[in-house]
Amino acid sequence: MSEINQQGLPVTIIIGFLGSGKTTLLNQILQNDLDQKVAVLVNEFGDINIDGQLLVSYEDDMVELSNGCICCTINDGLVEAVKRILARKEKVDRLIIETTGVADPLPIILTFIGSDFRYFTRLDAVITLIDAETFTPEHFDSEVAFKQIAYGDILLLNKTDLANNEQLTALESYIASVKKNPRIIHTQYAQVPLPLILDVSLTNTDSFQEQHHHHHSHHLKTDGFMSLSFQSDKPFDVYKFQKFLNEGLPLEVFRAKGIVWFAGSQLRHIFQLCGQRNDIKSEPWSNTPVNQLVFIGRHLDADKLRQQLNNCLATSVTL
Ligand SMILES: Nc1nc2c(ncn2[C@@H]2O[C@H](COP(=O)(O)OP(=O)(O)OP(=O)(O)O)[C@@H](O)[C@H]2O)c(=O)[nH]1
Repeated sequence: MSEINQQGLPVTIIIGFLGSGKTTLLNQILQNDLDQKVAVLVNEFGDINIDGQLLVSYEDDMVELSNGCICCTINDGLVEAVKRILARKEKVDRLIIETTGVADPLPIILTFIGSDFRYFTRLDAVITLIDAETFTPEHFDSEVAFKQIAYGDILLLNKTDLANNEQLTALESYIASVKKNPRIIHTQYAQVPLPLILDVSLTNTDSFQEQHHHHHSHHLKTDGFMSLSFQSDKPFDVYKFQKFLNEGLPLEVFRAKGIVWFAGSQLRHIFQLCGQRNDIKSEPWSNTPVNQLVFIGRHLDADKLRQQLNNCLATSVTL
């Protein structure tokens, strides 16, 4: 084992509800932490890895991807991925895990504390992202959203540009009712000085020892989240897609993201939707154009949504 493994590879877990800014934070870290070799583990709820494609990639960094929800269905996948990272010959300075927006943090934390990983890794901190504009406990009505606050060692109250002072104050009081002495940092686009969140040794591992391995999460069933992935090698008609967003998108969709290809456009469009807000950024394609979208929400009518998306595809007339 390398020197770093004997000391314990520092692990940072990034959690937070759908669309709160986890990938944005990960990109901030990858862009700024240039002297270090960072292993990144991204777990997505949908079948297509969108986040992996949106990460700034550095040749030196290692990105492992997995689908499903690490906290319940593929914990073995998480264990295997961590083992692969620990077994690598090259020096790794830290491991950062980005979980899905619907992940229960506890099983992930226990994976590091309650297994042999505790001899080779050191859980440094659990960072929770909170969307200051849309987060209300009632709105999400989600056990997971509550746990994400409760288990966060550092809470980044993100998107403060979209929230007013009353919202921020109300949110802080709610957080204080869930968690004693919370460590809250206000952020925009998850910009935070890295010394405030990395190598901070904030996770109190002793407090988790009793909960050990027998914890089993039913959160997906409880919370009723589901995802729908859509992929097509035909482009969308931009007007049809816009109409779908304005008039056809079911309210049950909380979050959508993806790579979008519009007929007549030479650009790759990055589509992001959080609650009622959506935006599309454009950049050149680096691979063959394709449409890849993931929709996450509650009680979605998958067949209907898929049909709506198929209806947005450009026909030979509009191509
Ligand atoms: N206005 C505003 N937008 C933000 C901020 N932080 C992130 N965003 C945007 O919010 C959207 C979602 O951000 P992500 O970082 O992808 O969120 P996430 O938590 O990784 O999302 P999931 O993995 O789907 O749960 C993107 O369009 C971001 O650009 C912020 O502080 N202000």
